[in-house]
Amino acid sequence: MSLEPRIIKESFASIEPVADKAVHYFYGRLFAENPRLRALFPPAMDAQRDRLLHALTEIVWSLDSPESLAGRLGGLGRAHRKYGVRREHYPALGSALIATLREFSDDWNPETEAAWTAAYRRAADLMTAAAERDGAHAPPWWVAEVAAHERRTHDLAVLTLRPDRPLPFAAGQYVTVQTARWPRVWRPFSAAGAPRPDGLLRLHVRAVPGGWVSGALVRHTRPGDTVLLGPALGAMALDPDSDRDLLLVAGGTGLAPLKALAEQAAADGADRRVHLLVGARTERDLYDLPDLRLLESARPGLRVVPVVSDDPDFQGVRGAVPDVLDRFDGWDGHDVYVAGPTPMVRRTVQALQELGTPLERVHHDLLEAERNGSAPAPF
Ligand SMILES: NC(=O)C1=CN([C@@H]2O[C@H](COP(=O)(O)OP(=O)(O)OC[C@H]3O[C@@H](n4cnc5c(N)ncnc54)[C@H](O)[C@@H]3O)[C@@H](O)[C@H]2O)C=CC1
Repeated sequence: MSLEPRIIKESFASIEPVADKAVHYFYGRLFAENPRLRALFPPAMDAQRDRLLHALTEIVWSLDSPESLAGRLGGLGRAHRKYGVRREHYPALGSALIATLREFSDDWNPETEAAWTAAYRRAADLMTAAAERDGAHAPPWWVAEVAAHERRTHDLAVLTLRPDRPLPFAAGQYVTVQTARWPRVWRPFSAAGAPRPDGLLRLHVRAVPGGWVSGALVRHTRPGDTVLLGPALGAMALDPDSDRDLLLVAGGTGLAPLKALAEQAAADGADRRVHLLVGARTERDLYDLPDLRLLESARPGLRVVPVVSDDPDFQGVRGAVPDVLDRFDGWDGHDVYVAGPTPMVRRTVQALQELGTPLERVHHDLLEAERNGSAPAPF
């Protein structure tokens, strides 16, 4: 049966106003009918519910573009290996999903049910196929030893991790992390550097208020501890066909993937000029500046520009990053990458558009980051 994006989108839209209730119902039903599946999920389900909704929304809205849908579902399938999700779990998830939609959607009828059943089957097939392909050459997760733990500010640490076997990734991608303190809770962190011959991986972690994993990583982790890492995900990589100059715009720990891209551009050896704007609230929040200055001195094409928003005494560029972009020569000939807090990314993209940068040259992870709060999670 062919997919029916219109029917699916209409019925999904009718659920949006009661989405919270629907997601509670879904998990209630799933666990009542399949108590053993509860063990795959974290003890507290709040973040999980949001992620299910984001994932479903994203899938439904990309039904018209089969290629990006297949890529997204393939990524989700791979990411679900670390939760212990297997092919035989999918029918139970599908039946709870259809029952939920039947319960909450307006005008549910046999045609709607058939459209959703076909779409779910297709999605499950794509996810399991990707997971099984991945299983032929990669583990579901990696054990990594904390090789170094540097507290850079009161709430921020840079962790250096040594995976037990090579963990392939591209500069700009993120991995998910689980700590011993919070079993089955995974959170995403971008690799803060290009891949290295020694296989070490760096993460920039800010302990966000109420953040279980980030708090554990910043405050309760020491060298010698181990964490689990999921496979690398994300599509914010350098365009292999471009040799345009680069503008990298970072806010806070959004610096991590952009530092990776700056290193990658240098390693690629192309003669590209790279501007890295490093947004922070205060001078003290420029937590990686010494490392960035070292990188800058080793790479003649790289210029690092700190931009501080909340400190009137700062001696360099002052302001919110999106507001200072017009103080430089034009960016229209550049490939642009942006990472940081969601409002900062949105405003930066808008400011660049107003300055004439074509949108297709502006890359960011916003949808992915919002879905994940972030990592892909079991349904
Ligand atoms: N791949 C990615 O896209 C990554 C994204 N992140 C995200 O980056 C964020 C970093 O957070 P923090 O380090 O706490 O950043 P922060 O709150 O310290 O802010 C950093 C910078 O963003 C600017 N900013 C904040 N809100 C703004 C707004 N509404 N408009 C314009 N500029 C604004 C600040 O002025 C400052 O320059 C997190 O939300 C994290 O999830 C982190 C790593 C990777």
